[in-house]
Formats: sequence, C-alpha cells, structure tokens
Amino acid sequence: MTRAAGAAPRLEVPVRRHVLAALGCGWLTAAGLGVCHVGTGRLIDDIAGTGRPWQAAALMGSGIALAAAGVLGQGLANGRGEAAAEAAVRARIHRFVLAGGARGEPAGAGGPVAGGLASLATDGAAKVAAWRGGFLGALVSSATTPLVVVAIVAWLAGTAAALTLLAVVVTVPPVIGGFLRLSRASSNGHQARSRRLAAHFLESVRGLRLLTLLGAAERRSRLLAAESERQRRATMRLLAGNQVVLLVTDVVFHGGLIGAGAALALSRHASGAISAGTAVALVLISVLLTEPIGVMGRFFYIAMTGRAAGRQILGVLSGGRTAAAPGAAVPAAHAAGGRTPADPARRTASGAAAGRAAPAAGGSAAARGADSREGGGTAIELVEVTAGHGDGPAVLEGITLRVGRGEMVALAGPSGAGKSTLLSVVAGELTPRSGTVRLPGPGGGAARAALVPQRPWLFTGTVAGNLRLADPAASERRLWEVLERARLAEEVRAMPGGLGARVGDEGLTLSGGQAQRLALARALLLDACVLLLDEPTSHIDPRAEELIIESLRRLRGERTILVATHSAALRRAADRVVAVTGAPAVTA
Ligand SMILES: Nc1ncnc2c1ncn2[C@@H]1O[C@H](COP(=O)(O)OP(=O)(O)OP(=O)(O)O)[C@@H](O)[C@H]1O
Repeated sequence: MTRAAGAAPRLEVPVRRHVLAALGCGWLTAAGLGVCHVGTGRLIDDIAGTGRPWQAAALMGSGIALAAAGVLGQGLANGRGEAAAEAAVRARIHRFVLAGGARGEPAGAGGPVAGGLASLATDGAAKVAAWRGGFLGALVSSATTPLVVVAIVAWLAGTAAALTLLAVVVTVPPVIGGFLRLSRASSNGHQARSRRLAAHFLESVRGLRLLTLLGAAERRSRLLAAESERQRRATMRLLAGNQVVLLVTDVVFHGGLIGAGAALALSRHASGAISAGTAVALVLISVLLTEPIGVMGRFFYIAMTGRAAGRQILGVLSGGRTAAAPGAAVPAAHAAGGRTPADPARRTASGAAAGRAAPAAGGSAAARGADSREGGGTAIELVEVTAGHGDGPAVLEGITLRVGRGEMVALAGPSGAGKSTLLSVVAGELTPRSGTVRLPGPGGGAARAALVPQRPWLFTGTVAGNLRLADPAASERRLWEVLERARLAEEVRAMPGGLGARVGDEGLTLSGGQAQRLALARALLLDACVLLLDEPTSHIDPRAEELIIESLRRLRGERTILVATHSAALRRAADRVVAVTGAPAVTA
C-alpha cells in the first residue's frame, strides 16, 4: 500500500495489466457485435434487393469472430486478475498479522479484531479480488464501450445522430453513481455488522471452555442466536433495497437508450438518410448501449461488497498497531513430558505446615495432605485419584489430598508434572480414571468450585460485561465489591468509562496482571467456596504479582484456595505447599 501526499489511501493490488486487457477485450467484443449488427442490416437490404450479399456475410462473420475473441479474452483477463488480487490482499493481511497487528487495539469502535481479521483474510479478500481483479476491467470496458458504439453509429448514420445518442448516454454514469452512493452507506453498515457477528462467533468458540466453566455458554448462545436473527433480517432488507435499485436502473436505462436509438433510426429512415436495413442495425446497435446497466445488474453486489471490504481491510491495515500491547498476556504453553523429581515441599514463611511426603505403594509416591485447620472441615478431598488426558498415560496416579476449609494451598512442581491436570480434576472438568473426588460444602451438599485458567479468556466488550458473564444480574455495587477484593477497583476507576471501559480483543487492552485480576474478580462473582487458580501470576511483573498475592491473602480463610504456581512469592504466601511430581510420583 503506497500513499501519495494528499491522495486518499488505496489498497494496492497488482491488476493494472489485467484491467487493461479486459478493457481492450470489451471494446473488441462491442466492435464485433456492432459489425455483426451492421451485417444484419445489410442482409435485410439484400432481401429487399438493395444490398450486396457477400458484404453482409463478410460483415456478420468477421463481427462474430471479433466478439467471440473479445469475450474469451475478457474472461481470461478477469480470472487471472481475480487470482492475482486475492493473493496480494491475503499476503498483506498475513504480513500485518505476523507483525502483531491482530493483537493491537481495535481501530475505531473497538470491535473484535482477531475474528474480524480472519473474516477479512478469507471472505473480505475474496470480495476485494472479485471487485478489483474480476470486475473492474469489465466495468471500465462496459462504461466506455458506448464510445465504440457511438463511433459505429457515426459511421452508419452520421455525426448528428451519433451526438444525439451520446447525449443520452452521458446521463448514465451520474445516475448510476447516485444510486451507488445511496446504497453504499447501508451496504457498509451491513458489512461491518456481519464482520462483528463473525468475530463474536469465533470468540465464543475460542472461549467456550471458560463460558462453560462460568455457566454462561447457554446465555451466550442465546445472544448469538438473537444477533444472527437480527442480521438475517437486515440482510433481507438490504437485498430487497438492492433489487429496487436494480429494477429502477434497468427500466429507466433500457427503455431510455433503446427508445432513443429507435426514434433516431425511424427519423433518419423517414428522411431517407438511411436504408431500412441500416435503421434496424441502428436499433440493434443501440441495445449495446445498455451494456453498462447489464454489467451493473450482474455485478452489483460484487462492486458494493468488494469496495466495502477493501475499505475495511485498509482501515485495519493502516489503523491497527503493529506491536503487541505492552504487558499483554503471553500464552503459556503446557510443557509435555517432564517427569523430573519434585521440588522439595517446604515449610512456608508463614510457618504453616508444609505438605508431608509419604512413601508410595508400589514404588510411587502418593499425595498425602492433611487438614491444616483442624476442626474447620475438609473443603477438597481426593482419595487415590488416577487421572490422565484422553487415551494418554496417567498424569496423576493414586493421589490423596485433603485441603481444609479456608486454607490456601500452593501446588508446586516442574512443568508438565500435572498441576493443571489436578485442578481440572478438582473442578470437575476432567473425570478421574479411578479414586474419588469430593468437595464437601459447609451445608452438607457439594461445594461450588471456580477455576481460573492459566490464561484467562476475556471477551471483547467492557469490564462490566466480562464480569457479568459469571452473574448477569450482578449490580454495579457488587461488581465494584469484587473488583475491590481482586485489588483492581482503583485501576478500573482510572480507566475511561470505569466499569464501561472497553476490554479489547482477547482482553489485550489490559495488562497481563490486570487481566488475571479481572478473571479473579469474575470468579469471585460466582460465589464459589473453592477457588482453583492456575498460575495466576505467570508472565506478570513483581508489582502485579504483589497485588494478586495481596488479594489472595485477603480471601484466605473465607474461601478455600488451591493454586498451581511456579512463583516462590506465592508459595510463601500459601498456608501449605504441596509438591506435584507427576505420575507415578506425587508427594504432599
Ligand atoms: N488437554 C490435554 N490433552 C493431553 N495431554 C495433556 C492435556 N493437558 C495437559 N496434558 C499433559 O498432561 C501432562 C501434565 O500437564 P499439566 O498442564 O497438568 O502440567 P503442569 O504441572 O500444570 O505444567 P505447567 O507448570 O507447565 O503448567 C503433560 O504431559 C501435558 O502434556
């Protein structure tokens, strides 16, 4: 994309050659058809006994050959132009994404970017290509073929007749332009809404795990269904409006141009200036003047949707940032394998009891936790639990672990040892292969557990919208309350819009620490007795880590917290550290 000083920005696609080829072929087709119609006129004069038979046949034959060559050539030029344009637009978007653009803040209204880009790179690129590569040449040629037709008319019926016809022809572009402008605004809005909807679908699929954990999947699906229905109705309205525009242009211009041609032919024939055959040829040739309308009718949607998609792509490419947002959460990959010996479970700085290692039966160690708060009751109980993913080997084997009510227990251990797997088992996300998992609630029933995954998913929208995924009916007061408890309220107050502040694509307008605390606040809204936190302080700076640890300290005692972590500071803050070493060895 290049931009001359003061010129409007343009999405550059390498199709000039193809457009010129399509233009030349379009003229060839028009000239061929014109010559063919002149031959038809001569044939009529032959039948009337006033012409030369060989001349009519020669004109018709050569006209058909020229027109056929023009049609084939234009088809080829359009096809190649479309392929070249599509490849070029996709390459631009890919370069932009690889440069980190999709992680930037959305330009303008703050719509979802990654989902929107996926739609632009596929559907959008195809639309731009169909317009710039496949249609522009045909459009330019059909807009200029009337000049070829007028030249043939001048040869057939004189300059005056040609100029009269030209006067009618020149009214075509401004009127078509007016119609296009009328429908452009609605088409643009419709495109933008379609892209937003596509992005919402994509985002929901990617955040499905979290939606399920929060019990918000059903609500989200109802929301998407309602949005889809609104978009379907809007599409039907747009199509109906476009049909009306097409009908009007068709009737006005076909009638006007063919009528003008017929009137001209009749008057010239009546004055004896042209033969009957030439008059018929003139009417037939005037039909060629309706070519621009035919093209507009056939490609109306291609031009409209292609231009709108081009503007969107250009807007994203020139308006998006090219670097990852500072402090953006970096995805933490699950390390595979790694069955290294356990970090030694150790007594924490607070002096609480550390997990006890117990010898394992059959050569492996088993977790043997103990309630650190005698009399407080057990909040989490795992007995001889063996678990793994799919058909894979067991990640945890024969685990026994008890966590007391209100206790904060840190799960430590090397990457891949099974800390996240253990949290999934407690959360009920992963069914153990054997053993029992119990979360006895204070009232006797099962307690509710809220899992905050390693990389919390934030949906495009506002701070309040993300919080209310957990509790749609939560009042503002309640939202501020959980934000306070997650030590995020002060920062949200400072954001433009407060609770209404935009949380961009995947939450990337927030720092990693803010995203973690927002996810924690959301989990607090669930009113779950048990909080399961997976690496809540990974990839954030010491200040943000301090804030999260501080908020967990405040929650301790009131909620039971099981936290998987590599952070020494977080382990120190816990009542107890349990070392997870992976199957077959897990020690407590
Ligand atoms: N969804 C999954 N499907 C298959 N295997 C998985 C899945 N999730 C984790 N694993 C495997 O289970 C093992 C334990 O992974 P887990 O994420 O529980 O470890 P972890 O101790 O939490 O690691 P980290 O500290 O890096 O987060 C690893 O070998 C991992 O590859």
